[in-house]
Amino acid sequence: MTKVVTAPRVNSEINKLKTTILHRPGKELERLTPQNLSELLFDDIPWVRRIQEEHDNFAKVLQQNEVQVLYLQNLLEEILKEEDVKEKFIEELLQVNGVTSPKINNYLKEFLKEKSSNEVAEIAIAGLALNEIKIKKSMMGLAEYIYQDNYFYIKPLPNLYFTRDPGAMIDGGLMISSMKTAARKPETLILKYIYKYHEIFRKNNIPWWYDDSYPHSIEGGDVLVLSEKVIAVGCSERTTPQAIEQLAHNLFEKGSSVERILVVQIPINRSYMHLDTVFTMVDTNRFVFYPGIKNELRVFSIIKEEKGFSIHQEKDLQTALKNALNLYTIDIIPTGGLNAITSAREQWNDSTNTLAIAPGVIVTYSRNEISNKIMEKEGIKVIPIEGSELSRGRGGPRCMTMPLLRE
Ligand SMILES: NC(=O)NCCC[C@H](N)C(=O)O
Repeated sequence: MTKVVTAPRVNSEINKLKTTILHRPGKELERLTPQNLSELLFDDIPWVRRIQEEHDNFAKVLQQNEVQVLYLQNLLEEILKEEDVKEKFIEELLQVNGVTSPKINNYLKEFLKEKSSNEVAEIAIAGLALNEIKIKKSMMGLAEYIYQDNYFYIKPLPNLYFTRDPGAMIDGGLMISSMKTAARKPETLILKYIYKYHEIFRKNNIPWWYDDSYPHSIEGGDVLVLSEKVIAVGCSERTTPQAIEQLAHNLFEKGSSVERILVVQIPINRSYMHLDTVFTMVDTNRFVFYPGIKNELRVFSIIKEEKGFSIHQEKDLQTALKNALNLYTIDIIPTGGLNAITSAREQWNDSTNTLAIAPGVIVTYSRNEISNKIMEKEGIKVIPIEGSELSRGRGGPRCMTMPLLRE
């Protein structure tokens, strides 16, 4: 079983990244068609071999910088080696995918039980279509007739390489997201099982701060761990105010180190579905920000009180950050500069979605040349990676990592 030397804990957005979970994009991307693209939250069909090369290079860059890279699929395979875990997982996998016809449900249960743990993990991620199984005519329901070969009993998870979103380590505990979209809901099942059965979490008695049984959606891309005591949470296309309040309640009541949540309300828009697509932290007092939304922001603080918490509106993001983090000065660097067209174009390709691997050291896509230059001019060390295919899923280096440990 994969091991980590130190128990998972994240109290910073920028301190030296030690361990992260990635997912190498695979067969699930071969399921994308022009017809299902938008339902599966893609804007184009990536070239699979090239996206894998780009992702492998991303992983290599992290490893060269002494980051331990764990692959989500390996962790899943490891826990599914236990027969009873595999059986429970299969049962829930069919449930979350809405396989309700008893005949098909029984057939698929047997079909999957015969498969090895690695095969079940692969199917859970890549999906399972009607033309990959052999069912008798008598088992066919209306859906089989209507959808034919396009019918996925298990839905493919092409967004899984954005491991940031199904969960987030906050302090020493895990937030399991309640995903907004049907396309991404099954992703949390995988994380939930790893959380429940993998030694990395089980042996370390890791508490959870949220899980997908809560009805209100929240996604990891909206959560930024700014310091031990302060996190920022985007109120966005994907994350609801009700979920943020519930998270606040759980963090404050269940013993986390967090005492304040900065709620950053951003416009509801496909190009910036999460806070980390418009705002990331790159150094102790430096942040990058997409200037195109500066007039549409509202910021609130949820502050832990002796009993419960209080909520108040902040003047603006800069003031809120300064006060919350006790900083004299902060620098907000506009990605793409102040030219509205350049910055919108580069934001679309995730110029603002930077991954800090140490204070002042970030990984970004090389294609965002203007934003990268601006950050370099500000003294940030930029490590560029190729992302022509990776960016087609509308996420960048931060979206592609789920940090388990920072110094
Ligand atoms: N944290 C992030 O911003 N993740 C990017 C998610 C992109 C994915 N196609 C989605 O729409 O959910």
